[in-house]
Amino acid sequence: MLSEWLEASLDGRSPDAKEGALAGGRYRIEGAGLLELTPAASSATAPALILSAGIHGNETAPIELLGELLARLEAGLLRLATPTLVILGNLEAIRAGTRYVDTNLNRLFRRGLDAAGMEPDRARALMSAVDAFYAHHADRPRLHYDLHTAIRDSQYPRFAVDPYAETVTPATQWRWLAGADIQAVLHQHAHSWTFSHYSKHYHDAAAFTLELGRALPFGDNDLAPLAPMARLLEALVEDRPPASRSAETLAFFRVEHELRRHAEDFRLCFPDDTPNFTEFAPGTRLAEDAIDGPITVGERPLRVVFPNAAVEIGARAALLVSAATPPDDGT
Ligand SMILES: O=C(O)CCC(=O)N[C@@H](CCC(=O)O)C(=O)O
Ligand SMILES: [Zn+2]
Repeated sequence: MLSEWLEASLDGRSPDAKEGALAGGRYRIEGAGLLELTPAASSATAPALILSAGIHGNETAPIELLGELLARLEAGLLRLATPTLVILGNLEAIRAGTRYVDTNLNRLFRRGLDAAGMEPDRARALMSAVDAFYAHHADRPRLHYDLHTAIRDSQYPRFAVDPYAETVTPATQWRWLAGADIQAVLHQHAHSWTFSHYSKHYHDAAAFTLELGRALPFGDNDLAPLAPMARLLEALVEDRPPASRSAETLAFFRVEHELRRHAEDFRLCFPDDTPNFTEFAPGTRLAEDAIDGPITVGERPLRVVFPNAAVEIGARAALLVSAATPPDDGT
Protein backbone atom coordinates (compact mmCIF):
# COMPACT_ATOMS: atom_id res chain seq x y z
CA MET A 1 0.00 0.00 0.00
CA LEU A 2 1.03 3.53 -0.78
CA SER A 3 1.05 4.79 2.81
CA GLU A 4 3.49 1.99 3.70
CA TRP A 5 6.01 3.32 1.20
CA LEU A 6 7.23 6.09 3.48
CA GLU A 7 7.63 3.82 6.49
CA ALA A 8 9.12 0.98 4.48
CA SER A 9 11.60 3.35 2.82
CA LEU A 10 12.70 4.64 6.19
CA ASP A 11 12.95 1.16 7.71
CA GLY A 12 14.99 -0.05 4.74
CA ARG A 13 12.33 -2.69 4.02
CA SER A 14 11.02 -3.33 0.57
CA PRO A 15 7.28 -2.61 0.73
CA ASP A 16 4.81 -5.38 -0.13
CA ALA A 17 3.36 -3.94 -3.31
CA LYS A 18 5.61 -2.44 -5.96
CA GLU A 19 2.65 -0.94 -7.74
CA GLY A 20 -1.05 -0.41 -7.36
CA ALA A 21 -4.06 1.69 -8.18
CA LEU A 22 -5.22 4.96 -6.70
CA ALA A 23 -7.98 7.41 -7.58
CA GLY A 24 -7.20 8.74 -11.04
CA GLY A 25 -4.21 6.54 -11.78
CA ARG A 26 -1.48 4.26 -10.49
CA TYR A 27 1.58 4.34 -8.26
CA ARG A 28 4.82 2.46 -8.71
CA ILE A 29 7.75 2.17 -6.34
CA GLU A 30 10.77 2.77 -8.55
CA GLY A 31 13.43 2.22 -5.92
CA ALA A 32 14.42 3.15 -2.38
CA GLY A 33 12.67 6.42 -1.59
CA LEU A 34 11.41 6.82 -5.17
CA LEU A 35 7.68 6.73 -5.90
CA GLU A 36 6.14 7.52 -9.27
CA LEU A 37 2.46 8.50 -9.58
CA THR A 38 1.00 8.17 -13.07
CA PRO A 39 -2.46 9.52 -13.88
CA ALA A 40 -4.71 7.49 -16.18
CA ALA A 41 -5.38 10.68 -18.10
CA SER A 42 -3.94 14.16 -17.83
CA SER A 43 -4.09 17.44 -19.72
CA ALA A 44 -1.14 18.33 -21.94
CA THR A 45 -0.44 21.36 -19.72
CA ALA A 46 -0.18 19.37 -16.48
CA PRO A 47 3.47 19.57 -15.41
CA ALA A 48 5.94 16.77 -14.81
CA LEU A 49 6.06 17.40 -11.06
CA ILE A 50 8.84 16.40 -8.67
CA LEU A 51 8.28 16.70 -4.91
CA SER A 52 11.31 15.86 -2.77
CA ALA A 53 11.96 15.90 0.97
CA GLY A 54 14.56 14.55 3.38
CA ILE A 55 17.57 15.66 1.32
CA HIS A 56 18.70 16.62 4.83
CA GLY A 57 17.80 13.81 7.22
CA ASN A 58 16.81 15.93 10.24
CA GLU A 59 14.26 18.02 8.29
CA THR A 60 11.14 16.04 9.09
CA ALA A 61 8.16 18.41 8.59
CA PRO A 62 8.35 18.15 4.77
CA ILE A 63 8.36 14.33 5.05
CA GLU A 64 5.20 14.52 7.18
CA LEU A 65 3.68 16.92 4.63
CA LEU A 66 4.32 14.49 1.78
CA GLY A 67 3.00 11.63 3.95
CA GLU A 68 -0.29 13.50 4.36
CA LEU A 69 -0.49 14.15 0.62
CA LEU A 70 0.01 10.45 -0.13
CA ALA A 71 -2.52 9.44 2.54
CA ARG A 72 -5.12 11.73 0.95
CA LEU A 73 -4.41 10.26 -2.48
CA GLU A 74 -4.66 6.75 -1.12
CA ALA A 75 -7.94 7.51 0.68
CA GLY A 76 -9.42 8.80 -2.58
CA LEU A 77 -9.76 12.35 -1.17
CA LEU A 78 -7.56 13.54 -4.04
CA ARG A 79 -7.72 12.43 -7.65
CA LEU A 80 -4.38 12.15 -9.42
CA ALA A 81 -4.15 14.17 -12.65
CA THR A 82 -0.45 15.12 -12.82
CA PRO A 83 2.57 12.83 -13.39
CA THR A 84 4.45 13.12 -10.10
CA LEU A 85 7.75 11.77 -8.80
CA VAL A 86 7.94 11.74 -4.99
CA ILE A 87 11.46 11.47 -3.58
CA LEU A 88 12.85 10.82 -0.11
CA GLY A 89 16.43 12.02 -0.32
CA ASN A 90 18.97 10.88 2.23
CA LEU A 91 17.37 7.73 3.69
CA GLU A 92 20.28 6.83 5.97
CA ALA A 93 20.41 10.34 7.40
CA ILE A 94 16.64 10.34 7.94
CA ARG A 95 16.99 7.08 9.88
CA ALA A 96 19.83 8.58 11.93
CA GLY A 97 17.97 11.89 12.42
CA THR A 98 21.00 13.83 11.19
CA ARG A 99 21.52 16.45 8.45
CA TYR A 100 23.86 14.05 6.62
CA VAL A 101 25.98 10.98 7.28
CA ASP A 102 29.36 11.69 5.62
CA THR A 103 28.84 14.80 3.53
CA ASN A 104 26.05 17.26 2.66
CA LEU A 105 23.99 15.59 -0.11
CA ASN A 106 22.65 18.98 -1.22
CA ARG A 107 26.01 20.06 -2.66
CA LEU A 108 26.52 17.00 -4.90
CA PHE A 109 23.95 17.38 -7.70
CA ARG A 110 26.41 17.89 -10.51
CA ARG A 111 26.83 15.80 -13.66
CA GLY A 112 30.18 14.04 -13.79
CA LEU A 113 30.35 13.82 -9.99
CA ASP A 114 33.07 11.24 -9.38
CA ALA A 115 33.29 11.20 -5.58
CA ALA A 116 32.84 7.84 -3.83
CA GLY A 117 30.61 7.21 -0.81
CA MET A 118 27.02 6.85 0.30
CA GLU A 119 25.90 10.44 -0.36
CA PRO A 120 27.60 10.67 -3.80
CA ASP A 121 25.96 7.32 -4.73
CA ARG A 122 22.60 8.66 -3.60
CA ALA A 123 23.09 11.91 -5.55
CA ARG A 124 23.85 9.86 -8.72
CA ALA A 125 20.75 7.69 -8.15
CA LEU A 126 18.54 10.77 -7.66
CA MET A 127 19.99 12.56 -10.70
CA SER A 128 19.27 9.45 -12.82
CA ALA A 129 15.70 9.26 -11.48
CA VAL A 130 15.10 12.94 -12.31
CA ASP A 131 16.64 12.53 -15.79
CA ALA A 132 14.45 9.47 -16.53
CA PHE A 133 11.27 11.10 -15.22
CA TYR A 134 11.70 14.33 -17.18
CA ALA A 135 12.74 12.37 -20.33
CA HIS A 136 9.59 10.28 -20.01
CA HIS A 137 7.47 13.48 -19.90
CA ALA A 138 9.54 15.49 -22.34
CA ASP A 139 6.62 17.54 -23.71
CA ARG A 140 5.43 18.82 -20.36
CA PRO A 141 6.46 21.88 -18.36
CA ARG A 142 8.78 20.76 -15.56
CA LEU A 143 8.36 21.68 -11.91
CA HIS A 144 10.40 20.65 -8.83
CA TYR A 145 9.77 21.68 -5.23
CA ASP A 146 12.54 20.46 -2.91
CA LEU A 147 11.12 20.78 0.60
CA HIS A 148 13.38 21.64 3.56
CA THR A 149 13.34 23.19 7.01
CA ALA A 150 16.04 25.45 8.43
CA ILE A 151 18.32 25.03 11.43
CA ARG A 152 17.31 28.30 13.12
CA ASP A 153 14.43 30.76 13.37
CA SER A 154 13.91 33.20 10.57
CA GLN A 155 12.50 36.69 10.15
CA TYR A 156 10.66 35.00 7.27
CA PRO A 157 9.89 31.47 8.56
CA ARG A 158 8.81 30.20 5.11
CA PHE A 159 10.93 31.21 2.14
CA ALA A 160 11.98 29.97 -1.28
CA VAL A 161 15.56 29.75 -2.49
CA ASP A 162 15.55 30.44 -6.24
CA PRO A 163 18.59 28.63 -7.70
CA TYR A 164 20.88 30.43 -10.11
CA ALA A 165 20.28 29.66 -13.79
CA GLU A 166 20.19 31.46 -17.11
CA THR A 167 16.43 30.92 -17.44
CA VAL A 168 13.73 33.24 -16.08
CA THR A 169 11.38 31.86 -13.42
CA PRO A 170 7.75 31.92 -14.69
CA ALA A 171 5.82 34.69 -12.87
CA THR A 172 3.02 32.25 -11.98
CA GLN A 173 5.42 30.58 -9.56
CA TRP A 174 5.69 33.75 -7.42
CA ARG A 175 1.91 33.99 -7.23
CA TRP A 176 1.49 30.31 -6.31
CA LEU A 177 4.22 30.47 -3.68
CA ALA A 178 2.69 33.65 -2.23
CA GLY A 179 -0.69 31.87 -2.24
CA ALA A 180 0.94 29.04 -0.24
CA ASP A 181 2.05 31.55 2.45
CA ILE A 182 5.68 31.64 1.40
CA GLN A 183 6.93 34.98 2.74
CA ALA A 184 10.21 35.65 0.97
CA VAL A 185 12.34 34.63 -2.01
CA LEU A 186 16.14 34.48 -2.08
CA HIS A 187 17.72 34.57 -5.55
CA GLN A 188 21.01 32.69 -5.74
CA HIS A 189 23.87 34.55 -7.45
CA ALA A 190 25.90 31.53 -8.61
CA HIS A 191 25.62 27.80 -9.32
CA SER A 192 25.03 25.99 -6.06
CA TRP A 193 24.79 22.29 -7.15
CA THR A 194 21.76 21.72 -4.93
CA PHE A 195 18.91 19.38 -5.90
CA SER A 196 16.60 22.20 -7.04
CA HIS A 197 19.50 23.77 -8.95
CA TYR A 198 19.96 20.43 -10.76
CA SER A 199 16.39 20.46 -12.12
CA LYS A 200 16.59 24.12 -13.08
CA HIS A 201 20.09 24.13 -14.58
CA TYR A 202 20.02 20.82 -16.47
CA HIS A 203 16.29 20.47 -17.18
CA ASP A 204 15.04 24.04 -17.40
CA ALA A 205 12.47 23.24 -14.69
CA ALA A 206 10.85 25.84 -12.48
CA ALA A 207 12.57 24.63 -9.31
CA PHE A 208 12.99 25.89 -5.76
CA THR A 209 14.36 24.88 -2.40
CA LEU A 210 11.43 25.66 -0.09
CA GLU A 211 12.33 26.35 3.54
CA LEU A 212 9.24 25.56 5.59
CA GLY A 213 10.05 26.56 9.16
CA ARG A 214 12.52 25.05 11.63
CA ALA A 215 13.97 21.55 11.61
CA LEU A 216 12.49 19.47 14.45
CA PRO A 217 12.32 15.71 15.17
CA PHE A 218 9.39 13.60 13.91
CA GLY A 219 6.31 14.21 16.04
CA ASP A 220 7.38 17.70 17.17
CA ASN A 221 6.27 19.51 14.01
CA ASP A 222 3.30 21.86 13.91
CA LEU A 223 2.00 21.42 10.37
CA ALA A 224 -0.73 24.11 10.80
CA PRO A 225 1.38 26.96 9.30
CA LEU A 226 2.04 24.65 6.33
CA ALA A 227 -1.65 24.11 5.51
CA PRO A 228 -1.54 26.59 2.58
CA MET A 229 1.53 24.76 1.23
CA ALA A 230 -0.34 21.44 1.58
CA ARG A 231 -3.21 22.97 -0.45
CA LEU A 232 -0.73 24.02 -3.17
CA LEU A 233 0.69 20.49 -3.43
CA GLU A 234 -2.84 19.06 -3.57
CA ALA A 235 -3.85 21.46 -6.34
CA LEU A 236 -0.74 20.48 -8.29
CA VAL A 237 -1.29 16.72 -8.12
CA GLU A 238 -4.95 17.23 -9.08
CA ASP A 239 -3.97 19.69 -11.84
CA ARG A 240 -6.26 22.41 -10.45
CA PRO A 241 -5.34 26.12 -10.44
CA PRO A 242 -3.62 26.72 -7.06
CA ALA A 243 -4.51 29.60 -4.74
CA SER A 244 -2.75 32.67 -6.07
CA ARG A 245 -1.68 35.93 -4.40
CA SER A 246 0.19 38.97 -5.70
CA ALA A 247 3.97 38.60 -5.73
CA GLU A 248 4.00 42.00 -3.99
CA THR A 249 3.29 40.13 -0.75
CA LEU A 250 6.72 38.45 -1.03
CA ALA A 251 9.99 40.05 0.12
CA PHE A 252 12.73 39.48 -2.47
CA PHE A 253 16.44 39.20 -1.66
CA ARG A 254 19.55 38.30 -3.61
CA VAL A 255 22.78 36.73 -2.47
CA GLU A 256 25.65 39.24 -2.50
CA HIS A 257 28.41 37.00 -1.14
CA GLU A 258 28.89 33.51 0.08
CA LEU A 259 30.90 33.22 3.27
CA ARG A 260 33.04 30.07 3.19
CA ARG A 261 34.89 28.32 5.96
CA HIS A 262 38.50 27.80 4.92
CA ALA A 263 40.27 27.13 8.22
CA GLU A 264 39.85 24.60 11.01
CA ASP A 265 39.99 27.64 13.29
CA PHE A 266 36.81 29.43 12.18
CA ARG A 267 34.07 31.20 14.09
CA LEU A 268 31.02 33.34 13.48
CA CYS A 269 30.98 36.52 15.57
CA PHE A 270 27.27 36.49 16.40
CA PRO A 271 25.17 34.15 18.56
CA ASP A 272 24.23 30.73 17.17
CA ASP A 273 20.52 31.45 17.52
CA THR A 274 20.60 34.60 15.34
CA PRO A 275 17.53 34.27 13.09
CA ASN A 276 17.91 34.03 9.31
CA PHE A 277 17.69 37.42 7.51
CA THR A 278 19.03 39.38 10.53
CA GLU A 279 20.62 42.58 9.23
CA PHE A 280 24.14 43.68 10.20
CA ALA A 281 25.38 47.27 9.86
CA PRO A 282 28.44 48.34 7.80
CA GLY A 283 31.66 47.58 9.63
CA THR A 284 30.25 44.68 11.70
CA ARG A 285 32.68 41.76 12.01
CA LEU A 286 30.77 38.63 10.94
CA ALA A 287 33.37 35.87 11.04
CA GLU A 288 37.00 35.09 11.81
CA ASP A 289 38.85 32.53 9.73
CA ALA A 290 42.49 31.67 10.52
CA ILE A 291 43.24 31.60 6.76
CA ASP A 292 41.00 34.41 5.40
CA GLY A 293 41.20 36.70 8.43
CA PRO A 294 38.20 38.70 9.63
CA ILE A 295 35.12 39.01 7.40
CA THR A 296 33.39 42.36 7.85
CA VAL A 297 30.26 43.98 6.38
CA GLY A 298 31.27 46.51 3.67
CA GLU A 299 29.61 49.84 2.92
CA ARG A 300 26.03 48.59 2.76
CA PRO A 301 24.17 46.57 5.41
CA LEU A 302 23.89 42.83 4.79
CA ARG A 303 21.55 40.17 6.11
CA VAL A 304 22.76 36.72 7.10
CA VAL A 305 21.01 33.51 5.95
CA PHE A 306 21.92 29.88 6.83
CA PRO A 307 24.83 30.76 9.16
CA ASN A 308 26.58 27.59 10.28
CA ALA A 309 30.11 27.59 11.67
CA ALA A 310 30.13 23.78 11.89
CA VAL A 311 30.19 23.15 8.13
CA GLU A 312 32.90 21.09 6.44
CA ILE A 313 36.10 22.98 5.52
CA GLY A 314 35.61 24.64 2.12
CA ALA A 315 31.81 24.68 2.48
CA ARG A 316 29.41 27.61 2.72
CA ALA A 317 29.17 28.96 6.28
CA ALA A 318 26.57 31.67 5.51
CA LEU A 319 24.90 33.57 2.70
CA LEU A 320 25.14 37.37 2.87
CA VAL A 321 22.10 38.88 1.20
CA SER A 322 20.39 42.19 0.48
CA ALA A 323 16.95 43.32 -0.71
CA ALA A 324 16.28 42.82 -4.44
CA THR A 325 13.83 44.43 -6.82
CA PRO A 326 10.63 42.38 -6.97
CA PRO A 327 10.09 40.77 -10.39
CA ASP A 328 7.12 41.69 -12.52
CA ASP A 329 4.52 39.17 -11.37
CA GLY A 330 2.72 39.19 -14.70
CA THR A 331 -0.65 40.35 -13.34
O1 LIG B 1 19.28 26.29 8.10
C1 LIG B 1 20.33 26.10 7.52
O2 LIG B 1 21.40 26.64 7.86
C2 LIG B 1 20.37 25.20 6.32
C3 LIG B 1 19.03 24.96 5.70
C4 LIG B 1 19.25 24.24 4.39
O3 LIG B 1 19.43 23.05 4.39
N1 LIG B 1 19.25 25.00 3.29
C5 LIG B 1 19.54 24.48 2.00
C6 LIG B 1 19.44 25.57 0.99
C7 LIG B 1 19.65 25.05 -0.40
C8 LIG B 1 19.78 26.13 -1.45
O4 LIG B 1 20.66 26.99 -1.29
O5 LIG B 1 19.02 26.07 -2.42
C9 LIG B 1 20.95 23.92 1.99
O6 LIG B 1 21.83 24.47 2.68
O7 LIG B 1 21.18 22.92 1.30
ZN1 LIG C 1 17.79 21.43 4.22
